[in-house]
Amino acid sequence: MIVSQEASSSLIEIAQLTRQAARELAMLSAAARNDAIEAIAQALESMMPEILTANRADCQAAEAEGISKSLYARLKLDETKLQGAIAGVRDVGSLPDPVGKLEIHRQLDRGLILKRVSCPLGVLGVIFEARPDAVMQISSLAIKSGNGVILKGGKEAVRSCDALVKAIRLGLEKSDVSPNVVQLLTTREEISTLLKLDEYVDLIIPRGSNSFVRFVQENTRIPVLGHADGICHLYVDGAAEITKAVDITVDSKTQYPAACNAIETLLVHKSIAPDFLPLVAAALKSRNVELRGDDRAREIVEMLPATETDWATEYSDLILSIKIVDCLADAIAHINTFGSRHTDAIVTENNDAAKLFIAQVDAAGVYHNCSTRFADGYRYGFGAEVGISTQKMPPRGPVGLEGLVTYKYQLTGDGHIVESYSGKNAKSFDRQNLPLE
Ligand SMILES: NC(=O)C1=CN([C@@H]2O[C@H](COP(=O)(O)OP(=O)(O)OC[C@H]3O[C@@H](n4cnc5c(N)ncnc54)[C@H](OP(=O)(O)O)[C@@H]3O)[C@@H](O)[C@H]2O)C=CC1
Ligand SMILES: N[C@@H](CCC(=O)OP(=O)(O)O)C(=O)O
Repeated sequence: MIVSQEASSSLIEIAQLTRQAARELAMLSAAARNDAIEAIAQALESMMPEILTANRADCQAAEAEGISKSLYARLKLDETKLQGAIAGVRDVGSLPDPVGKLEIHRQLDRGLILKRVSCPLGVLGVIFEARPDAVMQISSLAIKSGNGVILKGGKEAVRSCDALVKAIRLGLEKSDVSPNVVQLLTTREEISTLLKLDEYVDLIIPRGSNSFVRFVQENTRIPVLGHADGICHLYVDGAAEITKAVDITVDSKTQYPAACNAIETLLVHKSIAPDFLPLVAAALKSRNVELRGDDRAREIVEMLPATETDWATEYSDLILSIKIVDCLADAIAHINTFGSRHTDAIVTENNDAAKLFIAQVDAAGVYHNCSTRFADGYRYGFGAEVGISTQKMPPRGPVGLEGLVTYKYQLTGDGHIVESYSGKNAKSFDRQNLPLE
């Protein structure tokens, strides 16, 4: 993607402003950061009419473009959702301060004290899908953790993101935090330039498809925290309690079909299939879910045929593929082959089977007898989330404040040198742990 020199220069200026503002933010007290978050909440409340108008325009444009119902539900920011998101901003403000946490405090020797203290990363670049409520979650988490953030949302939400960031910056103007800590980009061309700004940006968080995350990883030297596909599974074991299994299946598929933590494939043990499948199929069809099954599933319930492609597809919609398996091992093998290491669940009353599933399924979230829709920073008690990391290296799963800070080792001596601890007359370390508060 070609970006004009002028556009590139202005983006570098934006990144420079953000870095400077982030450095100032990192020096502020927790109280000042919390006050800024409250100021943001108040500004969002005062600008609700403008935000709702902008979102209606986005929704109308998206409908004209033929957006699917489930992606429309994710794009829509009505008054209830907006009020909930503003409450979520305040929730972040009330979380414990992630900055300046004393994680190691050790006397290596008399007068030689080691500390490990948490500190902000610096400037975050977060590219996310057409989900306007993410703007408020990510911005509040960034400020709470002392970071600047350069945002870019999905094109369908461009008006909503613009109105939200305007409100956030208006709120910051009434605080000790510079409005420059929150910036908004709107085009893919700008992203291509942003990926080159490793001098100013400390972490890129792409929330999107595997191909998009890979595109980012291949086009930047900036560390990347990938929040990719959600090909999530629910396995109904032969020892499952059927009513529980039906309820969990319906919630995991239909509570928020566009969410990356909604299930895309249902695996069913052959022993329970004749009793379970008719019940769950009726429940799903009554909620307009299109079912696609393998041959054995289709012998029990009438549905469309599933193909090999279906096992690797994230529908992000009211579509569910169904496969019957002979045993737990086959279910685990299927998940570890076709899954995206996001969130996978088992329904069973056999605790040994559950333990084996939890131990052997390689995913950020491995659940027993509950809906995959619980994979969420707010629901985990993190206040909010920057997204759901599907990489193996931590932070993995829903990423809250702990994923947005790093740390420094601080060593204070009084003329100590290593030579004293070397050779035949070496002094010994005492390495006594000291209180962490
Ligand atoms: N793990 C998580 O937390 C999340 C995972 N996802 C996953 O992302 C997938 C797709 O979601 P979807 O809504 O389609 O989001 P997309 O992957 O289409 O887009 C996400 C963001 O990335 C941008 N983008 C995509 N491709 C490029 C590119 N080549 N260059 C620059 N920017 C790009 C989009 O910009 P533009 O709007 O211009 O296309 C958008 O801002 C799903 O699998 C979903 O599960 C989604 C959200 C969160
Ligand atoms: N944690 C979120 C899902 C993560 C997310 O943002 O996914 P998506 O709806 O694909 O943008 C939720 O449970 O709504």
